[in-house]
Amino acid sequence: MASDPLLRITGLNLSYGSSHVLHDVTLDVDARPLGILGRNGMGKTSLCNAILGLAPHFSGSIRLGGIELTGLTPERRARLGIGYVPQGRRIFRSLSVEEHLAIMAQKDGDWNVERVYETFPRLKERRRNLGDRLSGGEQQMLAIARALLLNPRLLVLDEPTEGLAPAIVSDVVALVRQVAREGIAVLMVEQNLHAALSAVEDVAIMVGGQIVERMPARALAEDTATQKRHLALELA
Ligand SMILES: Nc1ncnc2c1ncn2[C@@H]1O[C@H](COP(=O)(O)OP(=O)(O)OP(=O)(O)O)[C@@H](O)[C@H]1O
Repeated sequence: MASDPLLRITGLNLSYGSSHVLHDVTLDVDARPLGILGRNGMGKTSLCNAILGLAPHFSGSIRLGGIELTGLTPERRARLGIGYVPQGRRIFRSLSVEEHLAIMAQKDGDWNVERVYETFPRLKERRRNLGDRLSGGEQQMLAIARALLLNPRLLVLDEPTEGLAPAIVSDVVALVRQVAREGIAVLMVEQNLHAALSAVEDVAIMVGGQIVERMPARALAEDTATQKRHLALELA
């Protein structure tokens, strides 16, 4: 019998009070990095929140490596192997780079502070700088590094290229690809179509809280009709 994918979401429904936001979402994430695309307000962050345990869902199942996550706290889910890079980065203004990293550093695993500094030399140079003294790109690298220090099995990134200069967007894309090559499953929410198509292998499109299409990133790159219909944007 084929084994379960690392992340399996089945029949997920989520609401905020009387507002029903996710409708029967079913999605697998495994070795092929997956991008979630969609216009504003379509439910992408809500999907991340459901996976992370930051929003209660009222029906459906989310399993990681066969373990049901429903009812588990965000901390427990993190310990089971979900790393999270939140939208807006959420760096602490008054903590230094090294303090951010020290909070997350684990005793074991491939990712430790030394490796973070090798991978992100800029963070090493800026290690004594406080969060609010970092550029947007440096904050994003720190947010990703912080998540990697958990040595996750699954990395969830919510719009990691938002507001970044094109050169830094390329760095983020390269890093996501590297992470995926190392065997960490990737679920990346994006509004930047170019970045998503460069970073991931498969894409799922969300409209009105539902997954309406799933296809290889390469296929979407050539499918301008789908881009226009669901994303209202085109490749330049
Ligand atoms: N805490 C909340 N309480 C009530 N409604 C919410 C809450 N968070 C999100 N929503 C609503 O749920 C819907 C989906 O929002 P969500 O943030 O998940 O979409 P999104 O695709 O991530 O959009 P964006 O790209 O703007 O972040 C929207 O209509 C939004 O207004």
